Amino acid sequence: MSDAVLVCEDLSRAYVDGDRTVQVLDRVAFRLMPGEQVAIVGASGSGKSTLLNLLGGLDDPSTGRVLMAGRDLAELGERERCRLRNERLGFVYQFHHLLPEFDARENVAMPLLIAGVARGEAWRRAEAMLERVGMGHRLSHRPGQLSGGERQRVAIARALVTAPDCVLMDEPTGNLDPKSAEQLLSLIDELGRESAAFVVVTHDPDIAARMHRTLELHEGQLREMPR
Ligand SMILES: Nc1ncnc2c1ncn2[C@@H]1O[C@H](COP(=O)(O)OP(=O)(O)OP(=O)(O)O)[C@@H](O)[C@H]1O
Repeated sequence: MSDAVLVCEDLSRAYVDGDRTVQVLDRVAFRLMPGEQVAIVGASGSGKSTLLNLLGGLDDPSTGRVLMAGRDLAELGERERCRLRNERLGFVYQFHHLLPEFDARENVAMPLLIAGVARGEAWRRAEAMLERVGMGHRLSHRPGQLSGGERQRVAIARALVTAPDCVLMDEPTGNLDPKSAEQLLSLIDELGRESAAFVVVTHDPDIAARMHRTLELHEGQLREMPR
């Protein structure tokens, strides 16, 4: 099907460690449709972050391929790949990666400015998204002036502000208190109805249960978990 948001085919990733090769992913196949919400679970070290990085085009597979909006990431140059990521994808990392010298509003506006949105409009949309994640009162704070949970919410706003087709999240509720975690899950539901797809790596069974499907990584293989 050509309308999948993300497809991975026969995806493998091995790390060479001295004279040892560690096969982290072994011919993984996966298809993400618009609006679909998928949890990826698995033991620590099972390869969840590795898979997420491949899906987001941040790393290259040893073999196999990832198609984003029907385009093979490996066949794109770095510029083209960045453009596709900027337009189509939101990424929330385990360590938020906010820019320390910019305040919350500037951090969230950044992907819009990169996409060529005018500054006034970018700020307006950044403020609206920060309001939506409960951070409207911290627009001018820099990351160093925010708590861990607040930084995480700014990172989430930055990932969502471009209204991406697909949002990849690595342990998005790790730093959040229960109320903020619930707010994030409601936001995922809301954006899901606006047809964004989500891939959420999580150790939290409650979050996994809120997604449409759960896939487990085990010994390099991805398998559907029964509900
Ligand atoms: N750059 C690297 N070089 C060598 N080995 C690596 C590298 N990155 C990851 N690995 C190994 O690949 C395996 C999978 O790592 P990954 O971070 O994807 O796991 P994970 O499931 O996300 O773990 P966690 O739940 O602890 O975050 C681990 O055994 C790790 O040590």
